[in-house]
Amino acid sequence: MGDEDWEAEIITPHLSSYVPVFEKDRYSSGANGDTFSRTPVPSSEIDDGPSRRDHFMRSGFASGRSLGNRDAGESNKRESVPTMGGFGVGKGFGNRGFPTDKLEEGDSSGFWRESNNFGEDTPARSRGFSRRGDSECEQDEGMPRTGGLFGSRRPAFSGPGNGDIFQSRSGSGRGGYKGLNEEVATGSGKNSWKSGTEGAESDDIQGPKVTYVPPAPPEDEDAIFAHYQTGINFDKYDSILVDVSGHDVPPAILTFEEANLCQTLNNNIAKAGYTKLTPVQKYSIPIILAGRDLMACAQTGSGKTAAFLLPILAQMMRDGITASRFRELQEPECIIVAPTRELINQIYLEARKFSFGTCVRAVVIYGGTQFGHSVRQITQGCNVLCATPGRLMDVISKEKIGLRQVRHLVLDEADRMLDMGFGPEMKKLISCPGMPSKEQRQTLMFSATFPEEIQRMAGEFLKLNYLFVAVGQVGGACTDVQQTVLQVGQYSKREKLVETLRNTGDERTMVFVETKKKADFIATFLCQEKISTTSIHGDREQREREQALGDFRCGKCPVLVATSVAARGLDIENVQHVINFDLPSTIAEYVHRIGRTGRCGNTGRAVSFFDPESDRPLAQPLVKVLSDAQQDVPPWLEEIAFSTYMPGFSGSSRENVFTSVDTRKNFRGKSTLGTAGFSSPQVPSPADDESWD
Ligand SMILES: Nc1ncnc2c1ncn2[C@@H]1O[C@H](COP(=O)(O)OP(=O)(O)OP(=O)(O)O)[C@@H](O)[C@H]1O
Repeated sequence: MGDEDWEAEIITPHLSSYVPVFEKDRYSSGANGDTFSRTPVPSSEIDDGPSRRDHFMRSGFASGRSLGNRDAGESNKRESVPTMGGFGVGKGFGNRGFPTDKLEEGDSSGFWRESNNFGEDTPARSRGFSRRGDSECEQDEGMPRTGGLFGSRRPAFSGPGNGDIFQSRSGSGRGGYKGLNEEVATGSGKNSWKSGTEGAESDDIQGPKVTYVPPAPPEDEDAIFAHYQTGINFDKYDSILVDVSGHDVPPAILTFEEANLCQTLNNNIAKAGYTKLTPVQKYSIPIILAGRDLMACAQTGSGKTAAFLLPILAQMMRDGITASRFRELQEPECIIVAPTRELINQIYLEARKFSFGTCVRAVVIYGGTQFGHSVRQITQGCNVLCATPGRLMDVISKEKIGLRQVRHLVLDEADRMLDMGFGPEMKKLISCPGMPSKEQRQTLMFSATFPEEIQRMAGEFLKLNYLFVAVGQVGGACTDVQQTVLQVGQYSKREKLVETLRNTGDERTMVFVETKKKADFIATFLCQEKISTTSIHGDREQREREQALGDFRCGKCPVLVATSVAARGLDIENVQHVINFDLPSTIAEYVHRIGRTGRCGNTGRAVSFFDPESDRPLAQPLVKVLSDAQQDVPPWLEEIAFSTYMPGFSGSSRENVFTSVDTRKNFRGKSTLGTAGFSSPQVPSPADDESWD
């Protein structure tokens, strides 16, 4: 997409939009930009297709929205205007750059709020850059789709029977295309820092424009603060060992009050139902408030998002913010990146929740949505930018986002963000013109897994004196998930799947498979078996993905078949069960996948089909994950594990995901060890920092 093109998008609606009838009706034709979504609906969209498409029946997203008219200083306890749809342009952007107190009163969300409930960007999954096959792994945003110059979508479904459930509705590859220009910083921009390769891609290839505009997020306060209950094991968090390494570690806090956050933040924390800190929060909040860089590793579902959002927001409120509405170039104080669209949107919703009633305005942008829509969100004011990497680089290259004011840079799922898929993009980000050096910004990395080599790479992004917080064992599985591994050959898997699902009844279940094609195939197969199922993977249009996730969340489709695109970060209430129909190729991915259940003190179950033909290399790390989490290890698995020669496996895993904790200790010496309930002793490690940069 050329420089001008997105601007044209803003002014002129695209005619190729595939907004379905139910969505179209939600969008008014009001003056404030509503025309963007008033696009004709192709008959293929109006036709709801064969009856067995029920598994992605449209659930409809929250339609209420705020017009966002705000006077300076008005809080974002907005009047919700229950008109249907419309992409209103918020007026009355709050004053920016208030001193501390004012910020609490200001107009953070006085702007029209964008976004939907879910989103994604995903490069080659765990298999790395080079294994980006159509059927092998998830698609990298910004990488050309297989199947043609324009990445035309193959019919997503090619399964048995009348499998038109998933049949491509685009013919021309319209929505499935994750355009090169759409997803990565392309060479069409003006900046010389971009790579030649990107430029070449962008200059020559113009794909169909992505016209999808995600629905606005809920405006209703109850919906913003909706949350699920912590589980029976929440208090057990206190007994988890926490290891903090680095110099001058700020003492952990035991309560939210000790964090000394401002009243508005405290109110929002209470409204979110948080009464007690999780271990990663106890340690990370004071570290971040002290301005330190941090790499934090804590088990899935243990509250890492709030662990970085709350102290960042507190600092922004304390230090003041500068973004001003309708400036073409917005300069956010905080940038958060995550690997998938759905995850970044979830983080955005959390940021929006915790910044409710403040002057801080969070914005989310991600691939698979109309670029002009992203730009419109940004230009209405942007203090916290939540973005997937490709879209982020694109708005930077188009000079819609400036980096000079960045004080906080967060890499969520940091090991994923630094691996071969996204690492190059992240390196580009930190070397973009204007990006403050690591000395001038605070860089925070969070994940449940941190392979050793990734930790080493991370040094490039972090100040020498960064701290490392490890809650439990780095790379360990959540102990609230009961793990079962069954030996199932590939030809018996479907039968076993149906049997397992029939036994679980209506429990919300995520079924992970290794390829996009198989996700469609299995979803269709389950529908034929009268098990209400939907699917999510990188070949589905963004609208379909959001719909699928919405249907799963609300229980309309209690089974979600997914590729690893849904493995990380997604926090969905009531997922009681994860099934690894196919095991992933890395143990880190396994840990993340099963972490979609058993969250926040709740219990869950994970069943994995181990096919000795293909999963043998995973046996050793799997045995370690199981035993570390005090799970039964089947004797046959142990036998396979110990009869399999694994070069480089030294009691950890082939990807060294179970590093002792902070890999700097391999060079330096000791760290501190405490439990989550207590502040660890302030023993600085005798570090040789130089070896780390
Ligand atoms: N202190 C708390 N009290 C109650 N609920 C909390 C608390 N902290 C987080 N939660 C809730 O716990 C759930 C999991 O949190 P979150 O998604 O941040 O986990 P995570 O550690 O980032 O998981 P993952 O590794 O899968 O990304 C969310 O619903 C969140 O709102």
